[in-house]
Amino acid sequence: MNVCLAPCPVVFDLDGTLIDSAPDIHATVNAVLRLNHVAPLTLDQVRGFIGGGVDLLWKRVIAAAGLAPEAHRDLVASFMTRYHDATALTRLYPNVAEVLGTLADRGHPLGVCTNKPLRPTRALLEHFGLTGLFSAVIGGDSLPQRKPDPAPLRAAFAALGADPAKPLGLYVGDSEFDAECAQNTAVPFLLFTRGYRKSDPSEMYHTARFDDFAELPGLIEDHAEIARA
Ligand SMILES: O=C(O)COP(=O)(O)O
Ligand SMILES: [Mg+2]
Repeated sequence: MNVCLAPCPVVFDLDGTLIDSAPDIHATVNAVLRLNHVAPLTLDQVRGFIGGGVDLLWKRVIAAAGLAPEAHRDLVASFMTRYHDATALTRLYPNVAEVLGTLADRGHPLGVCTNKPLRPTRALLEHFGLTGLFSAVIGGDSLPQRKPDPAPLRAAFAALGADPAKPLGLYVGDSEFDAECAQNTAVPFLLFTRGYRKSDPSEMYHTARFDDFAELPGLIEDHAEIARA
């Protein structure tokens, strides 16, 4: 096993990785649809639309609900007024809080790089008492680019003090957007398989995969050297 001498930065995706937020996103989408006298979508449908941020979510909702594409801007605006309060149905995945504490205690600089907008991201981190653990939080509206573009992930590592001329650290995520972003950024990717991916893991770029956060500290130790090499 490789020993992580200088603890490497570790950046996490949020939706479908640290938190199961699909029930809140689903409820918030349906609240907006209800206001517009449109029939609700199922949880499975909405879960399948998560990963690319709010604009893409609503493009997919509009297509599934048979709404006019011109309604996009107003629907997104209506959704955003409710989104930052959408915490009641969201849960941390098992062992997430304990493992983040372990990694922080070991000295890993920790960050979040999500396509979720910054305001609901910060509300959820606060809701779960995680705000103080993360020294860098990049949301879907922090930069003009979103994942899978490498810019947000590069920005997260830069905010953690990573030297852009050297290997940056490790990225942990659940979706095709994350895998492609990690590949575009040339960082090792640890794939959480219980999130919102649609592809078979064998078809996704990843360095290692796990289905329980209890496995993560060991995986990070195993891969620390390639994150630093
Ligand atoms: O809000 C989304 O669509 C995706 O968010 P994520 O990047 O944290 O998975
Ligand atoms: Mg995700």
